[in-house]
Amino acid sequence: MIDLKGVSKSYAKGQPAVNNVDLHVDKGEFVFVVGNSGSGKSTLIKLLLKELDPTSGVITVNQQNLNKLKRRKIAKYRRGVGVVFQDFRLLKDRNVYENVAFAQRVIEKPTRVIKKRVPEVLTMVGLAEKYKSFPKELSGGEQQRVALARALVNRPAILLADEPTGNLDPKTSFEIMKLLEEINERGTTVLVVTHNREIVNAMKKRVITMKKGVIVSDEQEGEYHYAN
Ligand SMILES: Nc1ncnc2c1ncn2[C@@H]1O[C@H](COP(=O)(O)OP(=O)(O)OP(=O)(O)O)[C@@H](O)[C@H]1O
Repeated sequence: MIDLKGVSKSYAKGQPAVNNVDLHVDKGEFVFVVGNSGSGKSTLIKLLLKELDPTSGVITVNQQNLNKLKRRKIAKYRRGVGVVFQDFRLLKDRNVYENVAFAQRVIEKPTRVIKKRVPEVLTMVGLAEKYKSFPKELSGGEQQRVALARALVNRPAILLADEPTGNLDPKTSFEIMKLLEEINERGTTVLVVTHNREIVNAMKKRVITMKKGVIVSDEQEGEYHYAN
């Protein structure tokens, strides 16, 4: 599902942000990526979204070698990967329904499909009743649920989450992580970058620890290690 072989990314001279990383994530896995600030986690996510190209190495996602992906196919590729960020990134002038529907409109799904699928996915994230609300009328946790619904509406095989609970209180953070777990149990491969030690230790998932661009540990049912 996700495969990195000898992947490095340097922004400038000096230490690469990602340094000769080998990583394999199977279909259906749930993986946390942890590590100190500056250890290369966001760079890894950007490489997986082909927002950046590696300086060397091969990245394969969904059987596609990203190095070989043609420029005109990049947008289509990204639509097959769900993504959520710390800051939600919702359209402020659109309501919940429209924020989620938008992801289907850009790929020209017929209205009848959108009318069925959007309420379905809003129900999945527990927001069916708030479909008319605007982002500013929602709590942080609710906004992240909308972002998740938008990421999932086109049924991606993979969901990438970069600090999805970074702006949320502990209780809401747990709820969002439980939702990510549910999404994973329905078959989506989930990769979560986080600093949330409590959650990582509670959830007993695979934990990959990065330090200075290198994977320093990779454990099933792992814990949050401080890799100083
Ligand atoms: N656009 C850029 N130009 C130059 N250097 C960059 C750029 N983006 C990141 N870096 C550097 O690459 C390294 C890894 O950064 P990255 O953002 O991937 O770390 P991170 O683990 O996601 O950190 P955080 O937990 O703070 O988000 C850091 O040394 C950072 O300064």
